[in-house]
Amino acid sequence: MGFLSSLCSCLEKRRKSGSADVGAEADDKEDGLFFELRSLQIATNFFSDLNQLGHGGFGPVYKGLMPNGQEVAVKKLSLDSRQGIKEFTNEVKLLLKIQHKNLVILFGCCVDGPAKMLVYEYLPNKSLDCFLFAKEKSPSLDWTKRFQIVTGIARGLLYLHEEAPVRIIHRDIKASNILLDEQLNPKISDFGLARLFPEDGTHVNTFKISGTYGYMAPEYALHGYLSVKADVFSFGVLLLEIISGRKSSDRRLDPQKADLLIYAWELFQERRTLELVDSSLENYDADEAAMCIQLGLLCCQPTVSDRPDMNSVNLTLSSDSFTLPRPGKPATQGRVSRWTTDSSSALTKNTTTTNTTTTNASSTLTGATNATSSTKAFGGNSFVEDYSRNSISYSSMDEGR
Ligand SMILES: Nc1ncnc2c1ncn2[C@@H]1O[C@H](COP(=O)(O)OP(=O)(O)OP(=O)(O)O)[C@@H](O)[C@H]1O
Repeated sequence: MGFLSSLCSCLEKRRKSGSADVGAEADDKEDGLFFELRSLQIATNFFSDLNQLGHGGFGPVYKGLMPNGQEVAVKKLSLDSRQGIKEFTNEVKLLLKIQHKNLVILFGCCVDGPAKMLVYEYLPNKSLDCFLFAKEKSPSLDWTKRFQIVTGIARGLLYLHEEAPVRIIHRDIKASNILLDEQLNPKISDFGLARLFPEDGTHVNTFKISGTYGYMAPEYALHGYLSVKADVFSFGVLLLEIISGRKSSDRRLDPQKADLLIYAWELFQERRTLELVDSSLENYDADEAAMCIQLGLLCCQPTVSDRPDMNSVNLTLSSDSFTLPRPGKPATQGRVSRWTTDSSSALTKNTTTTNTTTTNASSTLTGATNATSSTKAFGGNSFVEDYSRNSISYSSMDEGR
């Protein structure tokens, strides 16, 4: 926030002094943070190829250096947003109020004729996929870091869904939309961009409604039915990718392993869940890993109401003791599934603190129905599988997860 606060104090000075020359970064005449095209041209070396960080569905992204030394990422919106300047800037003003430590900071925008740009904080470590799927970088992601990344993304999504000034459904949660700061803390990017490209009834916004293959909830992909649970589905896929260190779909693998969701589900059914964990991890917390995999599968249930909401996900990730329902078979992308609009949570938090307690799991389950029960111990932790109740209880003997 250093740049933002210095920018605000700069604008404040400008108001007080009445001077028009206190730094060319931004113009506050519309009561927001508006950058002049000229200052962004200079910052990005006239949008040179050398400054280009990449090119996404919205257009190219450039690294920029502002006169005060602050690095920024400038996203040139090349799509037709179908919005007038006033509507566009109103949306940007709204997005400026959406602030959380697990979201990329939006500094402001630039509108110049047809050109529209968004200016973000620059994150030097790029995106999670660059670490997760690159063998030379993945060693930086040990178990503790992966679990922190998972919890950070979950907190950011909870904020977008339930705590932000306006509810935001991201629609495109995936590894390349999770940027990492210097300490590899996760920050969700591209949130709220769907608001800048609204559908108008006659036009289907094919680029974002189609999200990204491999992460999309079936009801959204097939029917355009959008709810926060579409993000929960994508989060589940991402969670399984983070634990396994592989992409949701990898045709180079054996056919039975190619689809991550199906493979994870089959391992879970055969009680070989931990075989999914990234083999490059030398150490990991087996209890946390088993819980994360089960949680990921629950998030990817075909029936919307069987998926937890982000509040339940966060409670599960931060609790020492809880019961998770047994997941049914996850949805596979692009396959038609029965879905409902019920948004009730499928998770039940267990408030007991003993390490072997199984409690009722009030859930709407489609999973296994074996009438047996077993206890497994992993180091200092244990979980109880209660197949008669279709649930698994996790309890930790460690304090302060
Ligand atoms: N704030 C930022 N700091 C550093 N790099 C960034 C920033 N924002 C985007 N990038 C990089 O720019 C590239 C393009 O990002 P962008 O978000 O536009 O596309 P994407 O996530 O790859 O695809 P899509 O638009 O389909 O989500 C990515 O490599 C990303 O890592």
